[in-house]
Amino acid sequence: CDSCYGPIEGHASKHVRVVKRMQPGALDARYGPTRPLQWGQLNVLHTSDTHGWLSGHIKEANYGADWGDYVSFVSSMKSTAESLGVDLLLVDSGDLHDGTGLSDSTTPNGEISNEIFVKQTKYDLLTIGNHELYASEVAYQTFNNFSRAWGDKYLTSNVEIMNPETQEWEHVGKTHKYFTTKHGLRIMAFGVLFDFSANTNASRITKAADMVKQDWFQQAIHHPEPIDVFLVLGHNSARPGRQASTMKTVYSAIREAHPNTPIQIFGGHSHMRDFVVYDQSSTASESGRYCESLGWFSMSGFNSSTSGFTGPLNPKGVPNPNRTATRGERNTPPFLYSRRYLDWNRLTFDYHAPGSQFLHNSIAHSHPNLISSPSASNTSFQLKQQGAQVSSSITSYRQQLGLGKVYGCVPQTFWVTGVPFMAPNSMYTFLADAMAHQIVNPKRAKIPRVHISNTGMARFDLHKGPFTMDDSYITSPFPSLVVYIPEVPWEKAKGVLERMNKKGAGQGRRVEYNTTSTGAPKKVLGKREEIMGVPVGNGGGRKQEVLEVGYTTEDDFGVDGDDTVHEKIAKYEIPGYFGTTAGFPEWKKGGRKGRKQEPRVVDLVFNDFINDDLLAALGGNYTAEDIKFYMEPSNYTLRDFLVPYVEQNWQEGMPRCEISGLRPIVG
Ligand SMILES: O=c1ccn([C@@H]2O[C@H](COP(=O)(O)O)[C@@H](O)[C@H]2O)c(=O)[nH]1
Repeated sequence: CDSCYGPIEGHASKHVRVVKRMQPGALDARYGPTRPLQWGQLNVLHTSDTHGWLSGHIKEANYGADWGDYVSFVSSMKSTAESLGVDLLLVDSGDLHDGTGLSDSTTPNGEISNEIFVKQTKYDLLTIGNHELYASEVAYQTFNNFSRAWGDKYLTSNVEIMNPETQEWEHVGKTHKYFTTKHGLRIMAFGVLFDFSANTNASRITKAADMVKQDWFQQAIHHPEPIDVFLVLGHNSARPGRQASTMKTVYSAIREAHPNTPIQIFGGHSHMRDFVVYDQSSTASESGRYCESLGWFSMSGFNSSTSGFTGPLNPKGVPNPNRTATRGERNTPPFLYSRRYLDWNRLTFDYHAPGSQFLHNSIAHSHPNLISSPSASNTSFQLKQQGAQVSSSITSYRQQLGLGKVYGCVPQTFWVTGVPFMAPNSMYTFLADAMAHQIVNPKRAKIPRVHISNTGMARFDLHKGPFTMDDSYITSPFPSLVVYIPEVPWEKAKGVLERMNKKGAGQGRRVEYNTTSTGAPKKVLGKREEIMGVPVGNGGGRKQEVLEVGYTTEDDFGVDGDDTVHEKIAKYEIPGYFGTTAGFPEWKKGGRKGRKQEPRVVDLVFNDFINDDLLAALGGNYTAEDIKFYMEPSNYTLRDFLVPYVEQNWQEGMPRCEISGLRPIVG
């Protein structure tokens, strides 16, 4: 099969085996959690920044579960909540696009991944991310389809879109939602995006500081019916001061009107695991990225005289939240909290929701109707079946989209931040080389080039193993056009990269063009290799001797938030931009051997997401009019150079590339 990636005899993967659920070829985690979750009165499972990773991480054992495995887990957890007599809410903080082939190889992107996201997943509240707003077609898809599918659960308190039918600005979703949970908690919820400014001008974002003054917000916080807890979702960092977070602004506006009411914040955007104490009855969670992490939050302390909660103070037979959100204050409120960051794999899901996952079973994933377990109850069977159908549909979509097609073998893992910037195995060393080789217009090949790109164009590490169509999107998902300014004097061009990095990366902007335009772009809308990896079974309280690298989180509650214990992964700073020179004459005529010749002029080649930052650093009299399409055809994007590079340079080991499956200790 040349269009699939997985456990098929004769196929490139070394791991020839048959699994049910997860995606074919995906690996099982070697070890998992050892402590049950603490259940309170209000419990929340939280996702954020999924960016299309619904197939799971096929090359990484620790994050190998797919959306189907997750669906079964959530169903099982909802049943547990029901039997404990408490509430479990499922919330998402946005950014569903730009990260994998499943989300980005369709037109518009998200066409299939959104459908999978919506279909079986019982979210209670969701909000919008900046990646839903870079391109107008994605913004309209979010407005017309995603938002409508979720109805009043989709909260976009400060994000509007121009409704083409009414020619009026309209919120993409709802501004807020007041509701009562199954067990009587009266909740007022908001969804607030950070002050994002690189959005398509078919949309508009109200700064949080202005939003909190708007009538609807003031009316919502002064709602006539009782409010037991405020939930503030946001694609917006949980921690004040990080990544332009405006959560504190929203929190302060609510606190002013409600000095003691719990305010629970579920943030996103910074791609981190984090937990922040705002005050004695307000905390904020952030739950990572890319379907690597699933956040767990719980609290208790609601009683019948101060809230509408009808269930038990502490659910029985399970651990309960036991930490106060205090910094030594007296007269603390009655609220107790817990938080946990779960690794996204079936071992985790089955540990916390026993029987929800198919583990170590040998019936083909593609025949979910054959799946049964003699010991499984009917309910357990049904919930497994539900997820199995989702997993199967992901598998068939992947086949339709050709995402498993293998183009070559990645010889070693290339890291975005896992090794020093521009080290031999840095993602940017590889990308600079691939750009220099592939991004050449034959008609201008004799003119030396300077390639510059934003480091943010690369979204994820490129793991050793088969290089598939999916990996091409995972590495470079953005459809930014390759553009250039011809024949820039070398004296002007040579300092541009350094100046851009000194200034730091701006928010960038997706440029939208008339599809027929040629020449100057015209805007249409304004603007570890395996470490002795011995399988250790299901966690079960056993001390894990050999740790794999992964998340080691320190937050306001300390260092015990990670559900599965890991060795710390290296993380290095990277600048906003990287680049390389290409096509420079090797030797100066008549000069000393080994001395590079400085050209008189160069073609300055970059991508149109960074037009503004590049022009600013170039200075002089250059304007947008000087920017032309570099490649032919002119619609050549950053998605187009990797596959040919791999086909030409990475054929060693084909067709049986090896997968390491674990993150090596690096650095
Ligand atoms: O068209 C695009 C859009 C975005 N980027 C890069 O992505 C980051 C933002 O991603 P988050 O997940 O929201 O952090 C942005 O800063 C750009 O570096 C891009 O390159 N092209």
